[in-house]
Amino acid sequence: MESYPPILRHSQHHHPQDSVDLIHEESDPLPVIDLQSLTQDMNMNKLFEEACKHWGLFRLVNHGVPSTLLTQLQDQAKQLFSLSFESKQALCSTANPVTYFWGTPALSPSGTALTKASQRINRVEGFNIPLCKLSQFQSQLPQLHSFRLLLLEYGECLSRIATTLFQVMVKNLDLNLQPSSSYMAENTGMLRVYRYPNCSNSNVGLGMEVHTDSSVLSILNQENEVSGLEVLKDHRWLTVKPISNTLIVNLGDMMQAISDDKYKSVTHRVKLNNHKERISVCYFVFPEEDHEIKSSKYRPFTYSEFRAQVQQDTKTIGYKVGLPRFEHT
Ligand SMILES: O=C(O)CCC(=O)C(=O)O
Ligand SMILES: [Fe+2]
Repeated sequence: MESYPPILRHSQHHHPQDSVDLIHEESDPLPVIDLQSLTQDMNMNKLFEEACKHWGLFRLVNHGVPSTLLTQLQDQAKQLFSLSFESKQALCSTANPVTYFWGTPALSPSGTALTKASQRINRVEGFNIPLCKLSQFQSQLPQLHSFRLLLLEYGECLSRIATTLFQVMVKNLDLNLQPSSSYMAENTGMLRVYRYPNCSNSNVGLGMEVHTDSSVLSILNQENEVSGLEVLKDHRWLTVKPISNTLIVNLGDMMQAISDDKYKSVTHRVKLNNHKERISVCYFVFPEEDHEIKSSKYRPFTYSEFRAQVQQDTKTIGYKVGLPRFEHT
C-alpha cells in the first residue's frame, strides 16, 4: 500500500456509495422513539438501544418542540434564502458569527466551494450558525431580527433534547464519563439551515454527498412533503420520509467513538427533489474541543484533531475518511 501515491492509498478506504444497490423503499421503516416515555418505559428504552446499535438513526416524536416553532423556522428560512445571492453574501460579513456557504458546508467559512477535481460539489447553500454566538448576530434587515429569536428558542429546545438523549445513551452503555458534559458540550451546539434546489436531472449530482456526521448527535427538521434524505441500512438506501412534527436524530462519529463502536454513526446523503426545493434545519453538537476521547478501537484523540484531519483529507483527497484514520494500527 505504501508503494502507491498517497492519493490512491486512501481510495482503499471503503467508499460506501460504490458497493450498494440503489433500491428505494416505499415505506419508511425507521424506528420511532417517543421522547416522553423514553426514560420511563423499558420497552421504549429497548427500542432506543436497538436504534442506536443497528441504525444510528431514529425518528423522534413527542419531543416537546412546538409545531408552530418548526413551521415558522421553515417559513422564515425560505424567506431568507429567497434574497439575492449578493445580499446573502453581504449579510454575513466577517464581523458576523453567522456565515453563508454553498457547495461545501463543512469546509469554507468564506462560502467558496472547493474545486479539487476529485471532489464533487454539493448542490446546497446554507447558513452556519454557532448558537453560543447568536446573540452577537447583527443585521439591518428586520426579518433577521425575528429569525434570530426563533433560532435562539429552537437552539434551546434542541440542546435540551440532545442532552436528554445523550444521558440515556450513557446510562445504557454503562459509561463512566468524567464529566459527561465534556463528551457532549452544549456550548458547541450549532445550527445549519440548508436550501437544496429542485432538479429532475439525475446526472446533476447530489444535494449532499454520502457522509457520516462528525458530531455526537445531529437532529434534523426537514420540510414537510419534500423528501431528499436517504440513509444506508444493510447496504440499501432508504428514503427518510418527511413527516410533520417529527425530528430525525442521527448519531455521529463522536458518538460511535464514545460508545466504543457499540453505537453507529449512520451513513447518509441528500438527493435533489425532482419537483420542489427543500429546506432543512440541522442541529449538531460536539465534544469539547480539547477533551480526549479514549476507546479500544481508536487511538486517543480530541475533536479538534478529528476536525483538522477531516478538513485536510477533504482538501487533499477530496473526501472525508473519518474514524478509520484514528484506528489503532
Ligand atoms: O439536509 C439534510 O436532510 C441532511 C443534512 C446533513 O446530512 C448534514 O448536514 O450533515
Ligand atoms: Fe449529515
